[in-house]
Parts: sequence; structure tokens; C-alpha cells
Amino acid sequence: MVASKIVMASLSLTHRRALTCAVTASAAYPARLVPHPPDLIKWVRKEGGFVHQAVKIAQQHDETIGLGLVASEDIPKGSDLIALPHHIPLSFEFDHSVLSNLARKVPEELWAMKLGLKLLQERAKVGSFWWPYISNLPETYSIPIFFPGEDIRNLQYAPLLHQARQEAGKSTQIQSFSVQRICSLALLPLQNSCVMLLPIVQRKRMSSSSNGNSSPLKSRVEYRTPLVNKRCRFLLDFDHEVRHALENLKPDDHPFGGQNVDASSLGWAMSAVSSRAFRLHGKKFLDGTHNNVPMMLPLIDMCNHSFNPNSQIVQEQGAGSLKILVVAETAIKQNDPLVLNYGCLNNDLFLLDYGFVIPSNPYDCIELKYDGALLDAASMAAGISSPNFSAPAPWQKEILSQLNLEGEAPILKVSLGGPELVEGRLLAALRALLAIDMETVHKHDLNTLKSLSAEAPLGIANEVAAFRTIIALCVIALGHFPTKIMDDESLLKQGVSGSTELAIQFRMQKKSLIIDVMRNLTRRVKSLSSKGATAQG
Ligand SMILES: C[S@@+](CC[C@H](N)C(=O)[O-])C[C@H]1O[C@@H](n2cnc3c(N)ncnc32)[C@H](O)[C@@H]1O
Repeated sequence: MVASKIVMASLSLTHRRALTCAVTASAAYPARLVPHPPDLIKWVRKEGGFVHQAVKIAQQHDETIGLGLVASEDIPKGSDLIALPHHIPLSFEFDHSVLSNLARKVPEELWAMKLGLKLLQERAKVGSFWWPYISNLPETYSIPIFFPGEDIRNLQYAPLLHQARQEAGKSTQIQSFSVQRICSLALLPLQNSCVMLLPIVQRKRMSSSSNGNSSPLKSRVEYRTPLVNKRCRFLLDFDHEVRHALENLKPDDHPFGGQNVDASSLGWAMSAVSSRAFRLHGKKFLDGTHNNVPMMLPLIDMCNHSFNPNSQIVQEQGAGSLKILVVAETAIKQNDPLVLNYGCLNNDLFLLDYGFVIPSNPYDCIELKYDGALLDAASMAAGISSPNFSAPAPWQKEILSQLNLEGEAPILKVSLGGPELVEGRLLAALRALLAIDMETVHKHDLNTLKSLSAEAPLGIANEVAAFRTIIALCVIALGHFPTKIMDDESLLKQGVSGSTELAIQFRMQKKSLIIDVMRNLTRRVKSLSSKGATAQG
């Protein structure tokens, strides 16, 4: 009775929940929105869902990972772990015209903000059905939009930073800003990013259930990476849009219970979604394909990431309704965490969307700009006399056009690292431009020239020259980082803030990746050279 009176009193006083965010982001264990949130497992069961008796929520041994799901006893392979009834996932069906109009202004690639609007609306609503879930969400996120400017600089990697320089050309008055006292959304310092490393572009995410990846944000094919600065700028602009849309609304029409929404709360919502939402199959089209619907899946989103997952998400279409299941993909041992694969992503995306980086990530890569003058310099540094990357012959230009490295709308971003090691287009260009005669090159199709496993298609000397050029390119790329790995290690030993630690780890991983590429190519050069020597002898 007393309790219900208190609830009534607070309802009548506010009719809303505060949308403010904490002061700083931290890579350490994130506090939840409220100190003692409701028991999520109990809530899912109460709502008709299933949670395996051995599935528990627990703090992970590595505190920076936060909470996770853990098996309290051995679980056999194939067991159902969690089943959510159709009404539990949170998706963005807007019943509110102001929110629908705002959602239409969000660019497609920043879709997380659309679902974020819905999340904010539910967060503000007293009595929201999803409050038991929302109150369990982290209060802060350790992703770069919340990094202080210093730690954005600490990333030292232009693809994440470069957008700033492009933006600098358009406007000089925006350098950095902080949103009230809540969090600083840093626009980047504009002067010191690397010259040759490019920002960009289309990254493929693995598609969903068909390949077994049950990841938050999975299956974003042709995803154009919103870089840190682009996201910050969007949040700033969208903050104005939202304020404008909320002006003079009657209290009953206000989607956030009369509260102001600022870039900070928008950033919180976008980060909550980008780090936790899943893309699931939606409606089926006539051609049998499905559209992908981003959803927040309470409890399931307590699973952390591993490239060797022991759990998987499965969608089951029942009579008219959708059931979402997590099943044990392997046998799970007592005390093991339940882990899903968020996707075969590079560290840029892990950092931007999820706020962590993976050491020795096999999908991590660095992006470079294909640039004739730079390649000439690299080639000469590698001891190759008079390379002609800046002045290719017409037949070589033709090959470059076919590789989309020349022509009207060339895509000059090329990458090193990841499963391919050297992007095929770069390898083919190097092989063709270091070739002595057109005839030898024309004997091979483009796919062979692009393939690293096609061993020395244009001869050993050509292959060695191509690899040496890439190794020299790696040396130049390494030289663009203002710090060495040893410096980074000693900075980490000194103890730094959570965001500085993440930024340092991120750049260390990029440098290690470059060194790994160099080592791999050096091994290949040695093996080719000895084969060449044997052939001559
Ligand atoms: C879907 S949530 C998982 C639950 C989350 N740990 C929590 O405390 O609510 C994704 C977030 O968990 C953390 N995380 C997941 N997998 C991780 C990993 N392998 N390494 C570090 N952090 C991880 C990151 O903060 C990420 O943004």
C-alpha cells in the first residue's frame, strides 16, 4: 500500500523518466541505467519466454567486457538456451507521427538512430513495457563518439579520422564541442592525420542466419562506415532537428514526456542500439529473400562476442508469429560464457559500433590510397629501378581501369591485412605495372592477377618486385604513426583512462597487423628468391 502510494506520487510528479547521461564514458564495467534493475531472466520467463535453468547473467572476468551470460552447469550441444516470444523484441514501429517524421531524416547508414528514437521514447515513458529491459542497459558506452578529443587523436589512424579533414574544407568554425556537462562529442582536430591512409567505404558484413552468424548488426551488406566525425556531426545536426520538432508540442503529443533530448541522449541511444541490436529476417519478398529488421533482443543481447561462438540465434516462424531462439552450437562447459559471433568485422567497426578491439583480429585491415607517386616512392625504396606507377603505359592504364583504380569514378581505397592479406586489386595493379611486357600480362585473366595464391603468374622477378613494393608501403604506413608499439606498451603500463587505453590498443593492433603483413610477404620473397636461385643454378 505504502509502496503503491509512493509510485503514484512519483508518477503524478513526473510522468517521465530522466534521459540524462553520465559524465564520461569508460571502458571499465559500465553501470546500469538504475542501480538495482529488475531481474531480466525473471522478466523474460514471466512474459512467456524460456531461459535454460543453467543460463545466468554474470560479470565477466575481464571487467571491461561488462556483464555476460554464463552457464552454471554443463549444457549439451543443440540445447535451447533462450526463447523470446514475439512481443519482447524492441523494433522501430512508430506509432507517433513526430518520431516517424524524425526517423525519416536519419540517413540509412545511421539506422541505429532510428531504433534509438524508439528506445529513447520507451526510456522516457513511465510504465513502459520494456523498462525491465531498458533499466538493465549500460549507462555509458566506450565508443569513440564519446571519447575526449585527445583520445580521438590517440587513435592515430586516418581512416577513422580522415573525415575531419574533409569536413574542415567546408567549415572552420566547428572544432570540438561538448554537450552541456554530459559528454564530449569530439569533432576531430584537423591537422595531423596521415596523408596516405584513406577514410572509407563499403564494408561487407556477413549475411545473417544463412552463414550461422548470429550477430548484433549482422548482415549489413555494402555498409558505408559512418566514421567518428560523421557520427558526431550527425548527432549535432540531429539534435537541432529534434529540438525543432519538439518545439511547441502539447504535452500529450510529446514523444519524450516533455523532456528535452540533446546530442548526448541521442548518442546514448544510438550507441545502445549499434552495440546491441540484431538484424533479423523480416518480411519475405516474392523472390524468397527477406528484408532485415534491426531489433533489440532483451537478454539475448547480454551475450558477448567471440569468433568461436558456442551459441547461435535462430528465427522460427510459428503460426503467424516469430520466435527468436538462442541454441547451443557446441557443448558448453560449466562456467563458460555464452558467446555469439557478432560478425567477421575489422577493428574499426568493432571500435565504432561496440567500443572494443580484438587483439590479432583476423579480419582487421588497414586502408591505403592507391596513389601512383606513392607507389613509385615505395618501389624505389624497395630497390626497383624506374617504376612507372605515375606514368603507366596505355595498356597498363586499361588494366587499372578494369580494376577501378583509374577512370571516371575510381575507388582508390585498397586494403592490406584481413583474410586476403593484399587486396586483389592492389596486387593485380602492382603485378601489371611492374611487368616488362604487355604480352605476358595479357596471357592471364584479371582474377589470376588479383590472386595471391596464384604464385608468381608474371614470373619470380615480377612477384618479388611487387611484394617488395608492398613491404616498402608498409614501412611508409608504419612511419605515419607517431608512436612505436614499444611506446604504446609503456603508456599502457603507466595506467591510462579507459578511452585512452582503447585508442592505444586500437593503434597497436593496426601496427601489429602491418608488421604481420610485412613478415608474411618477406617470407614469400625469401621462398621465391630461393626458388629463382635454384632455377638459375
Ligand atoms: C551486446 S552487448 C553484450 C553485453 C554487455 N557486455 C553488457 O554488459 O551489457 C555488447 C557489448 O559487450 C561488450 N563486449 C562484447 N563482446 C566483447 C569482447 N569480446 N571483448 C570486449 N568487449 C565485449 C562491448 O562493450 C559491447 O559493446
